[in-house]
Amino acid sequence: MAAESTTKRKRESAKPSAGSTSLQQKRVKLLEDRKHLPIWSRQKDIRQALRDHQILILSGETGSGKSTQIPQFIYDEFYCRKLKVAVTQPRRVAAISLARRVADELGSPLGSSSPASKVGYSVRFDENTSPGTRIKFLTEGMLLQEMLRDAELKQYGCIIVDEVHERSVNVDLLLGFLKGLVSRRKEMKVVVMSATADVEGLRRFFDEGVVANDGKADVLVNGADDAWEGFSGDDSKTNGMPAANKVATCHVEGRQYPVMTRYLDVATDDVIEASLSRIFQIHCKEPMPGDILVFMTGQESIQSLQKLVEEYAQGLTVDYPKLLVLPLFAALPQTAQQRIFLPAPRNTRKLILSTNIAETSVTVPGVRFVVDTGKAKIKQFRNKIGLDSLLIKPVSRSSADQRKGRAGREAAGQCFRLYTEQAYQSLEKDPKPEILRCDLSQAILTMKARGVIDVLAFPLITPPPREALEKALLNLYQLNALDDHGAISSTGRQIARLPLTPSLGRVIIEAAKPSMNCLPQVIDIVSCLSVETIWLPTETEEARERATLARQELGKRQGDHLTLLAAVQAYTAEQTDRRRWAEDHLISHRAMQNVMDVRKQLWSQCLQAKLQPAKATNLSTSINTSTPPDEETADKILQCFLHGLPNNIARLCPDGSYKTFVGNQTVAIHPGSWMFGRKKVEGILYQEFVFTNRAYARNVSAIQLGWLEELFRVGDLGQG
Ligand SMILES: Nc1ncnc2c1ncn2[C@@H]1O[C@H](COP(=O)(O)OP(=O)(O)OP(=O)(O)O)[C@@H](O)[C@H]1O
Repeated sequence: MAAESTTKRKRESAKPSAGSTSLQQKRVKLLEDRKHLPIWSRQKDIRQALRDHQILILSGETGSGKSTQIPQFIYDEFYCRKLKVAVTQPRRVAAISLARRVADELGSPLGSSSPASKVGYSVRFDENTSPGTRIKFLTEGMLLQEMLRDAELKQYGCIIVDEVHERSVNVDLLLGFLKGLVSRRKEMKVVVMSATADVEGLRRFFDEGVVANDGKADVLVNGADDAWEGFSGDDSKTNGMPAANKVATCHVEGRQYPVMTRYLDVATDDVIEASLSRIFQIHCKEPMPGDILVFMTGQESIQSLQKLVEEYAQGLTVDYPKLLVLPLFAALPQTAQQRIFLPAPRNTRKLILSTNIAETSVTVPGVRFVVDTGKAKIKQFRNKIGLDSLLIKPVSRSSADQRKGRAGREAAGQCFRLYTEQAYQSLEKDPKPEILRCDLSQAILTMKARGVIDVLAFPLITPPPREALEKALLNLYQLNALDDHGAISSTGRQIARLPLTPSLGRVIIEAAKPSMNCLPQVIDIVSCLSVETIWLPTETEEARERATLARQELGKRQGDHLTLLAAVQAYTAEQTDRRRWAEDHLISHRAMQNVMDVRKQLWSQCLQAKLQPAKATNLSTSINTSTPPDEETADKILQCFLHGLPNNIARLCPDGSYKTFVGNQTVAIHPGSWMFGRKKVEGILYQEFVFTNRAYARNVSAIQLGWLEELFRVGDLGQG
């Protein structure tokens, strides 16, 4: 391949330093591994396909080499000359680990560590690229964010959309934008890929309504109709269309190593117990090396299982290897997430307890065993009450297959499904596209901010129901993000630039107004709300009592928002030992480090957007909010949140329950809230609505109903 051309290698190794020699040694060693990947032998075909066609839809088994190899096959092709290849990933953990791997395979330093580095990544709150970056891994959200600055994505010669089967809203939006872009930028290439892509659906999507050069709409004939091999250079099927307009498809056969699948004979209700027993069966019976990756539903179940595993492991004799338990969930700081990729110490087995964030794209070195509980937390928008809720649901068959695919990447593996084979067969084939089950406000704002006028006409693979679109338009209007004509307002543009949901973005914009003047405090709270939770779990009665006592000094009668602010203020004021402080208050030190990170980034983004007084340009002075807010400021802070969450309000009813303004639904205060079990207040504002065995409001604060009249025309609020 061109990347390995002799001239280039000569140039790169002109003045070898110790660092570059070891990079080159690594590259040579990894090249041997790469040659054994199923995709390697298809390199020539794939490059040719993209010379002849503008769009390539590529499917191939997990581990066949799509994510790591395709960018390397093409980054030196003519259409990428002086341009970059973007590779989108659904999650930052995958974007970062793939960038690291591809940098190693190319013998390049990573990201900003050297101006000559060819590979970088960009994820929320972390841009790690250099002027020399040619291959950039980034989350879908970050690429959409880049489109705000450059709608034509001119710095890229090729966009690779990976793991398209997950069908996140952002992927669907990207595909819509790319469909338009390829007709404007004829030289640009797009690769859409996944192990389980709906190739036919995608092909139809890109083919439909494609306009031929003569301006007439045409139905394109796919060169790969019969077989992939048949299409390379075969123009006989093109109906005279310029070849570059066509969509090509390709399937890569084969995986590197086999994975044996095992099921339960009888279904179980207790997945924690079943996981525990399976983990120790593997640990005690299977030889080393062989790390274990377990898929759980969320942070809480992971932390419970971690505790149990660590307790049981203490009872093992020294005849067994040690167990190193590593949790992995979205709210963990990046450094903690990246620990899963480090090799375990000698005579130690890594046990990774993960949510579905390790389900696609990642290779965790050392993993030979996957344990799959078959469940995930899935976001579901409840149209009737107009709120997102998180529900624990069975995964789809393609998700289960992706999970299984995390084994067998470096050697043969085993996958233990904690459900029966019959249950597997009855799973939905693919996950339901997120666009059909989430609040569409963010998606619509994304479109509007990128110049889409008529969102109903925007090309989407699966158009959502009109009702959901209308609800989201109304929500954006309530947030002042859209004007009376449905066009994006200046507030809407400011919100769209922030890496936050429209609601939280609106809160920030409000707080920056001179009349409110509480941006630093609101940034502190929003940073806490951007990590899953800062509070350590308290499962037993005793732990709950201890937590109540330890957190007494932080708790604020107005509720969780101001309590979070107090926690950040106390943490930042602590100058000697923050870890110890966090432990004493049963607060996660890791989560607080993450909060500090987000806080810093948000502050700098507000600075860039000129959202704070001009004199406040220095982080340490301007963000210093260690004085607790006075009554008036506290009220203003909560009023800012009301502006962002006009639909998340409930009032106290005579029977002592809280009922939502929108939907008139009874909602209880979550036991994790500071307001749980305390004196009732006339109204509450809440950040999230979770539905487990009943409807709970999480992150709750007290509001005065009198504020609502001042803040909104009351008629805008849904009346019960
Ligand atoms: N960080 C890593 N450490 C060790 N080996 C790796 C690493 N990343 C990739 N590999 C090797 O490269 C192979 C191909 O990985 P790649 O991510 O390109 O496959 P893929 O086809 O995109 O898989 P998936 O569909 O599961 O994302 C893996 O099976 C593994 O052997």
